[in-house]
Amino acid sequence: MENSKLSSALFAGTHFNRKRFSADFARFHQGPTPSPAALCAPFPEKKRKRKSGKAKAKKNQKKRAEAAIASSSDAVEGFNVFKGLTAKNDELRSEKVETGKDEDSVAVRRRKEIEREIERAAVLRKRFDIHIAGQNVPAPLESFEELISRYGCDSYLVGNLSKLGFHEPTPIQRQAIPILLSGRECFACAPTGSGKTLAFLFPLLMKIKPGSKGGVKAVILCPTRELAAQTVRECKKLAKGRKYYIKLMTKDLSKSGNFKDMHCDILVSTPLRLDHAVKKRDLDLSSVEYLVLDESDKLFELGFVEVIDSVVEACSNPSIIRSLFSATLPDSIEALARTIMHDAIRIIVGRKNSASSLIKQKLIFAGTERGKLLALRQSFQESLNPPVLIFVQSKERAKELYKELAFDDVRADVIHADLNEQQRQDAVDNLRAGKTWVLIATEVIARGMDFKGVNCVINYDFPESVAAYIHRIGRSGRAGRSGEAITFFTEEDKPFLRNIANVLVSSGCEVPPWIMALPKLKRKKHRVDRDPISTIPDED
Ligand SMILES: Nc1ncnc2c1ncn2[C@@H]1O[C@H](COP(=O)(O)OP(=O)(O)OP(=O)(O)O)[C@@H](O)[C@H]1O
Repeated sequence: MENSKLSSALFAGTHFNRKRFSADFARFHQGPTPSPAALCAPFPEKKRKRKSGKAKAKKNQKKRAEAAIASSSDAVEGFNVFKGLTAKNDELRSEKVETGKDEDSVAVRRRKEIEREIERAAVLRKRFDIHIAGQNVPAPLESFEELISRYGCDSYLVGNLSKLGFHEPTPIQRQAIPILLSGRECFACAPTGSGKTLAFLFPLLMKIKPGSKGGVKAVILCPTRELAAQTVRECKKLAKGRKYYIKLMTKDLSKSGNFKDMHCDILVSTPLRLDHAVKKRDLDLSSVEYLVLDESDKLFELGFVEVIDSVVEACSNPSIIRSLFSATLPDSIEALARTIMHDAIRIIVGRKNSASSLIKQKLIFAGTERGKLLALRQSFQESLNPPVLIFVQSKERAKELYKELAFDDVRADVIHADLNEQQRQDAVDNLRAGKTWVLIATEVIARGMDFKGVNCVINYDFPESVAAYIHRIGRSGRAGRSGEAITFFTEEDKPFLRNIANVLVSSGCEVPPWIMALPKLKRKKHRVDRDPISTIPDED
């Protein structure tokens, strides 16, 4: 997909190029027509006047104060890609235009207050390892209660948070919630299991009036059905006590829904189902005010981009607020997002594209395919600490491994794309309920699925990318709990080993020096044709 097509759709109605359309602008503009240069300048040019010596000294003093404020905000933000002045500083500048004594003292007091606010925000960001890029970024939340005092949130919503046991916002929630509440677009990257779902759901619930009239108000796109279903469940929990219409786009709804009469405040869907409903069932998305792309890098992957583009185009409300969330934000997606979103703020919690620091990661050399099966059995004999998730690279291999483990004394189940929706949901529910100890899975549940208690993730087959690795192992070590991740590798996986090893090192896990001496593979994907999983010896 061309960037231009996507960007044209995302840009629609949000940006007015004053330079290019200066003639049209002039037609609607009262008073003298400004020059194109002036139209593009961040601030209008001020008329210069001759100043007396006293006035000059006063001006210099003000200039020094302004410089001090500007440099202090730049220094504390640290990660400032878009150099610019904060809204607070803009406010200060306009106040400085005042001249009278009283106004001066009011301006000084206000300036001090603003300086304190800037400093407080910077201290909070530093404490929670929040890095932002963008202009006029709202301060992070100190607590959930601030949602009531600062944003007038209904206390029942905050009450729901404490009922769910959420007493403190996580770092991504501290920063993303005020950004979305301020009507700003954002793209956010925060570790797996760090509460991104609540970070985008809560502002929607605060902003949207329950009991929809006039069409769908928010759309959340997820890459898999399981994740979409989970997001609906989370949303309903947060909204308990108010009559929001929160809908999951099921297969039936997508194929035969009567969308004209449908009440829906928040609609959660996979891209294909939503696109189908828009094109074949005339689902109207023109009233959508919020569009969230969860696991955004996955959504932008080849195969999905065209569909995303079409959905984005259908959400034609010019004042729509879009946001992108993921635990991995590759440079290419970030660059694309930066060109297509309007005045968006970037939020990174911790280090970009890194694994959760709560997970103890290990790499194990298993030599061959048969070696992997032996290593798995041995590790189960030594210690099996359920629930355990085992990832393999294809549904065929998932079935093969399931057959092998069926002979062992392990309560195992399997989930892959060949199962129907109910079977997939049952597999997930059984693991959650402790009925199964080990769930063998493909990439289907690698992203976003929240299994709070997963103690260990085993990458039976080496992951095909760094992002896949981060998301797979991120099924453990969630919501502040610790977890373990074991990754088997064979001779065939060695060329890609160093890429994964870097993730271990950056989260403080040990890696043998010989692995770190391997060359880094430039290629982003690694997929190996593997021998079938079987204990029956080959004929040769
Ligand atoms: N403020 C909070 N305090 C305690 N627990 C929380 C808080 N916010 C969310 N959680 C819990 O943390 C867990 C992980 O949250 P969530 O699924 O949103 O993570 P995520 O960042 O989206 O992860 P992933 O990148 O894997 O999708 C959930 O069980 C959720 O209920």
